[in-house]
Amino acid sequence: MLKGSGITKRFGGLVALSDVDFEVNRGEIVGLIGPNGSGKTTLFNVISGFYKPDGGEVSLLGERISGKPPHRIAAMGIGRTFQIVRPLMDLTLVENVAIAVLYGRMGISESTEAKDKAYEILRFTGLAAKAYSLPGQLVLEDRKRLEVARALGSRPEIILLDEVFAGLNRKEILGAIELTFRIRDEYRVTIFMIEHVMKAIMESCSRIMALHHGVKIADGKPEEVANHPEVIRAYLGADYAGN
Ligand SMILES: Nc1ncnc2c1ncn2[C@@H]1O[C@H](COP(=O)(O)OP(=O)(O)OP(=O)(O)O)[C@@H](O)[C@H]1O
Repeated sequence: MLKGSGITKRFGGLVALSDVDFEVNRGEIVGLIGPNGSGKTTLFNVISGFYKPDGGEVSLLGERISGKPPHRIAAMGIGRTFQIVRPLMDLTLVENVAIAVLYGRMGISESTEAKDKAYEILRFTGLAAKAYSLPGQLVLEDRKRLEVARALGSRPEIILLDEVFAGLNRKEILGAIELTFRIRDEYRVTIFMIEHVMKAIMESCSRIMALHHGVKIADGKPEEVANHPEVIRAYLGADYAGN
């Protein structure tokens, strides 16, 4: 459903992505891994329209999306979360999610209806009890869940999750893995996720892609990619470089 071919992105002399091909099929949970600075977030920024690629193109359900502005791409069905969570701090959780619903793809334009829908999404993400709290009152796990709830509010076809497991403890990671499966199975949303927490990637993804210095070095089943010599070398190199 989401396809990229020959994606290249440069920042001055730095090639952040070099001729990257990828595909995410409907119903898949695909992981995107790679050492720090390998180009993962840049790829998400290209997909969601925050960066224009210097080469290649991205399409969603056969329609070209690269070159369109982020709000158009969101309206076509791509939701995303950000590594740095950024809710509207003066609004309650239910209001934060209701805004996503109002500006999203559900065709809801009435605020009471949007709040009802937002409450339902907060219940789905385990935040119903905090619906009337402010984001500043939340612990990290709940801030991450709120970020997911806001992304779901627009009713995307596919959601790009950027390190939603980072900083969580073991028990919270298990809860987040469970939520990932429920997003796919109950909301029928396809998932493409950047993740450093290997347990989360190995347990939830049906397929993993690995980037290194902007080049795709592996794409396949989790065990195959985790044991791929180039992937192991990339991570060891990153360790030696102190990353
Ligand atoms: N807006 C930008 N301007 C200049 N360089 C950038 C910009 N965004 C990213 N880069 C560079 O592009 C390269 C890839 O960065 P990117 O953030 O995509 O890596 P990443 O794999 O997401 O890393 P991390 O795991 O640390 O989040 C890095 O060298 C980074 O410094």
